[in-house]
Amino acid sequence: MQQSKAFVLLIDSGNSRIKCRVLRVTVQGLDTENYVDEFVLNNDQYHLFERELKKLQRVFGRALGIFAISVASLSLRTNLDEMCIKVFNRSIEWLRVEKSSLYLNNHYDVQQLGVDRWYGVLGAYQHYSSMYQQMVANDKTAFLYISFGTATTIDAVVGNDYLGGVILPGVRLMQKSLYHGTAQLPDVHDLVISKDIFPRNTQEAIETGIVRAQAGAVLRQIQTIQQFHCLPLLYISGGARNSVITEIQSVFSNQADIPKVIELEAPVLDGLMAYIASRNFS
Ligand SMILES: Nc1ncnc2c1ncn2[C@@H]1O[C@H](COP(=O)(O)OP(=O)(O)OP(=O)(O)O)[C@@H](O)[C@H]1O
Ligand SMILES: CC(C)(CO)[C@@H](O)C(=O)NCCC(=O)O
Repeated sequence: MQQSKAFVLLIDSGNSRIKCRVLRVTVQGLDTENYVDEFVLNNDQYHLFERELKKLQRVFGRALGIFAISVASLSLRTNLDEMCIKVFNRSIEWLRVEKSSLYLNNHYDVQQLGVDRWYGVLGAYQHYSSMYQQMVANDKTAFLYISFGTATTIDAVVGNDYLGGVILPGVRLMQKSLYHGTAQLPDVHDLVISKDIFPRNTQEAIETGIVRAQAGAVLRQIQTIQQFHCLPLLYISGGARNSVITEIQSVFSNQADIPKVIELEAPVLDGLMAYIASRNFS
């Protein structure tokens, strides 16, 4: 008898975009080794979600579970839920921040922490744990999970403890706030670091200023972790990461100890995937 096709859908409903990942469910259970599809929609295109769901139904069969996190509006959440019920007759299970998960202890205020930060940290922690299993695991290992998204967040993990972190405006928010809050500054869209240490035109002054503000916040957190623990690994995600990574690395270029940078495309979905897999889904 042919096995009916089934899948699990993971959703990261962010400040600006909805990111989705599809995992196949086989007779062996949830296949987290090879996810079979990923797609992204801007929040203002959420109505296209229903079409995507119908496509998934045609290709992958039944939805056995739909798991999501959201930091977006309640109305967007309701809309996504209604579409899932309409297409699959199944509502979304909205996941929350927990006090501890997958051996990671959360020291932030659980009521306040953004659920995208928690699952992003968990995603980075999965990569970090699998790396340290092959090396010597000890409490003197640390990483920063840095997300250059709509907002920039820099979160610190030492050993198995998520200590907390900082929030600052993302690159685009910084560009827009200068444009809207002044009479003379233009709306800058690029992010190129000036070759001059002291830029001499407006465009470069803004772009370089923003890159250095973002990189400076990361450097400050690196310095603090290094002071109390060790040089952290850097797990970095988000659309604006490239220029900032270059700036961070340039600061360390003359030093013996350089933090290792690992880029993650979708750490929140990685965190969701690890969490769902740990629940022994079948
Ligand atoms: N190609 C690019 N070059 C430079 N900056 C970029 C690029 N693409 C996006 N950005 C910047 O990255 C930020 C958005 O990143 P990203 O698209 O990863 O966030 P997001 O997924 O929409 O965030 P959230 O999860 O908060 O919804 C904005 O500040 C934007 O200006
Ligand atoms: C910081 C953002 C906006 C990043 O997406 C989100 O995680 C959020 O709304 N957080 C709530 C506040 C907090 O994390 O303390």
